Parts: sequence; C-alpha cells; structure tokens
Amino acid sequence: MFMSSDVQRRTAMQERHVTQPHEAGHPIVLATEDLHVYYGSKEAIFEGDLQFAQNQITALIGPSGSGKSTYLRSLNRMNDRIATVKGRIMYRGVDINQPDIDVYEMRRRVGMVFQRPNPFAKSIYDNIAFALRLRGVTAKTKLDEIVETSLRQAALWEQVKDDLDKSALALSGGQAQRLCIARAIAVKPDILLLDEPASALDPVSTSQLEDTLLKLKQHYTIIIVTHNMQQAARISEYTAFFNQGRVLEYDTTSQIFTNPQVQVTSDYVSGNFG
Ligand SMILES: Nc1ncnc2c1ncn2[C@@H]1O[C@H](COP(=O)(O)OP(=O)(O)OP(=O)(O)O)[C@@H](O)[C@H]1O
Repeated sequence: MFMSSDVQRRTAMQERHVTQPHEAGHPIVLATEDLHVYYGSKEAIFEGDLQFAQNQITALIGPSGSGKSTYLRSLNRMNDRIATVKGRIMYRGVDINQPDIDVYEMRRRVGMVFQRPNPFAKSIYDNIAFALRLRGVTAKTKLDEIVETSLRQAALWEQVKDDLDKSALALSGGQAQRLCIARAIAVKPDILLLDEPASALDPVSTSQLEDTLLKLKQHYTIIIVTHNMQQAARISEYTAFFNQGRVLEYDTTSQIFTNPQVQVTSDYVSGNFG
C-alpha cells in the first residue's frame, strides 16, 4: 500500500511541537509556566508554556480569537481586572503573577504598545516626559536628554525635533505609533510587548516600524502579536502559533515557516485556513 508524499507528510505531522529557546542556548528573560486564563467560566488560554529569549523578537501568530492578545496582555498583568490568570509568569526568576508584586514597577520593566496609536492629548515632549515626571525625574536637562534618546531610538527624532511643543495628536499614524514606542522605552523597560502595532498603519509606516523594532532588539526583548505572516517572518527569531487557546507550535521562525511540524501550523502559514 503506497501513500502519496503529501499523505505521508501529513501522517508524520504532530499535534503539538514546542522547542523552547533555552534549548538553543539563548538566555531567557521571561517564561510562562502552566498559564491558564479565564474570562468568567470561559477558559481562553489552556496552556501557555513559553520562554522568551533575551534581545530577540518573538512573534505570536494564529487565527482570530486564538488567544494571542489574551496571552500577551497577561504577561504584564493588563488582564488583571477582566480575567483570572493562573500559573507562573517568571520574569528574571521572579513570579510576577503573585499578588504582592508592585504591578506599577513591573510594568515599567515590561512595557506595552497597543494596536492603535494612543498618544496623550499633550505635546510630543510631554507625552514622553509625563511618565518620567511621575517617577520623580524633574530636572529639565535630564528630561531633555531622555526625550531625545527615546525619540532617537524610536526613529522619530529627526522628524519631530523642531516640533516638540506641538500636539502629538497632529502626528501621522506611523509617527504616533513610534511616539508610543518612545514613550514606552523612556522609562527603560527590559521587555516590550506589542499588540498588532502596525495594524492601523500604511505599508510605508509599517516598514519603518519594522526597521525600528529590528534596531530596538539590541536593547530590549520584544514580543509582538501580528496577523501579518510576512511581518513575523521578516522581523522575528522565534514564532509561537496559537490555536483555540493553545500554543500548538513554538520554534525558530525559519522552522515555523519552512518546516512546520504541526499540520494546523502548516495550513495556517501557507494561507489555507484562518
Ligand atoms: N474581555 C473579554 N471578555 C470575554 N471574553 C474575551 C475577552 N477578550 C477576549 N475574549 C475571548 O477570548 C478568546 C481569545 O481572544 P483574544 O482577543 O485573546 O484572541 P486573539 O487571538 O488575540 O484574536 P484577534 O487576532 O482577533 O485579536 C476569544 O474567544 C475572545 O472572544
């Protein structure tokens, strides 16, 4: 009895395949262990055991409703008010999913950039200086220095350096998203979480944002939810494929896109479903 090569390949495929980055020798800064997330009685994340490698970009992909945002938002406890999150979220050896954690300080280290650019109705300068002042940085020279460094790292300085007093609401979508990145990095985080940061941007702004992220990974560990397969392939070293609240496959991005081990991943990345 002979099987076609396609059938043979499908037969050989697994249900789940996870290769954690520590197996490739990467230092791990963040890891979830036995993570379960519930909205009321509905379980949205059934098992989210993932490690995140330092100074690498990890993409979270998967069909709509598969739990990517729920998982991402759990990482710095943005879901605390709307969901029950069980399990461990280990940040540099500390479980930040414990009740006694200073969530405010934790979010300084694990910052987030949202899908839609959400600059404050303030000047470009004050968008960045605001959080710094709240944290006790008041010296003008220090504020100036951090505002400039953050805008440079977010690749926005050259475009706005003469307009720092102008309203951030006048920026284009791509510029506003880079301002939100500058705002997030001004408080010197360790990890940046980004939830579909390019979904509201045109192709040119998207490309600029991707270039920015590739530069930022020298300084930060980046975890990004994206619906854009090409974007995941272009910028990330690791990719996790979510489906129905589970991580079905996790591996290097090249492996996920060229040699997926799970049939559903293969179907998804080849555009056959989702
Ligand atoms: N605030 C909420 N209350 C109740 N259920 C929610 C809430 N947010 C998300 N869900 C449910 O949890 C599941 C996962 O949703 P989530 O938004 O995390 O998926 P996603 O993969 O990020 O989807 P998308 O790509 O469409 O943004 C879905 O079934 C969704 O309906």
